[in-house]
Amino acid sequence: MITFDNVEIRYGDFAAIQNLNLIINEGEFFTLLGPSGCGKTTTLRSLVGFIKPSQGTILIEGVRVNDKPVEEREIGIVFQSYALFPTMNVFDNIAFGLQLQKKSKTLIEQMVWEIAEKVDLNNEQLNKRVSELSGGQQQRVAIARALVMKPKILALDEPLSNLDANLRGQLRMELKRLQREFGITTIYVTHDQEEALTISDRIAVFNKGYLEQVGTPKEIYNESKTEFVTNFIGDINLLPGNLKKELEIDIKRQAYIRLEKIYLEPPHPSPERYHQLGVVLVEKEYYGNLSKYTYQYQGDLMRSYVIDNERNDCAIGDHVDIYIDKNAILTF
Ligand SMILES: Nc1ncnc2c1ncn2[C@@H]1O[C@H](COP(=O)(O)OP(=O)(O)OP(=O)(O)O)[C@@H](O)[C@H]1O
Repeated sequence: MITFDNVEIRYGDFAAIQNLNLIINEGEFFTLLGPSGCGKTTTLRSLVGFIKPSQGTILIEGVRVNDKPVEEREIGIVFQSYALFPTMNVFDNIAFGLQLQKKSKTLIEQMVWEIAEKVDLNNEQLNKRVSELSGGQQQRVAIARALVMKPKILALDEPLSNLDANLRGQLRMELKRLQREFGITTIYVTHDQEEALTISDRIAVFNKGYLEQVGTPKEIYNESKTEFVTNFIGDINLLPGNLKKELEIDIKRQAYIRLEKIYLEPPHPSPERYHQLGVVLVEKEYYGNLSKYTYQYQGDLMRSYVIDNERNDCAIGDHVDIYIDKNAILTF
């Protein structure tokens, strides 16, 4: 278990993290998420030992680590800044830490081969220089180099951000599989909300140095606790004033609804749950499997996702009825 107890982290006068209270459980895939500059890297760096908190305590398995050097924390690190050695071959990169520990040659070979197989690096790739590998393969090497040391914790800072979308999707599933197989507590930093939602057991959303919400991906998405989280995760409609009046929502409050909670046909036969609204379709964006429709309602715009099938195929300018799931409205 990792505990941040009332942690503050400063760069000179600037407090990059304030008042952080957070518990990460054994074996969890835990993601630190938030926009650029919110303090997620700072939090991870303090756990790893690159920066010391100016206040508060960081505990790993109940032991205070504020003053413990990086190499004694038993954390596997996969950071952009923690680069591989480009001119060394892949085997030597993965073996580097084991060689420092003066393990025997036979044991090192056995451990490197074992981990290489787990991250899908073959013998031929083990003999190549790192600079001869693709971006995705290099990330596999970085992950293998961390895991081979059998760390208690794996810390990853945007490890997939330089890769193209397809490879990123594939590698994050591999990473999740590895994490499950090893059962290793993993702390993962990303600004990509889709990545966070697909890969994590739990997510901590940060904003301007403060923790906004901690929860499972479903809790973060469907039960956002703050207006910031609501807007940061996924695409969302802000309900226009006239609609708030129709729905008897306090006009002074902000009310939101997710795009997939507005339907062209009510999905359940329970009419009282859905608010029917006459609108005009003004824009369609085609995404293949679905489209994003924009409707005009008394001068305001609202958007929804529409599954692409013949029944839903409306034309721009059509007057249609949409159905708003009243249970899914979030108010602040
Ligand atoms: N070495 C430093 N000296 C001074 N300020 C810093 C330093 N490193 C980070 N900061 C500041 O601390 C804040 C948090 O930075 P941090 O790198 O933790 O953000 P982040 O959420 O990881 O953002 P990004 O996704 O852009 O990396 C930012 O305002 C940043 O400018």
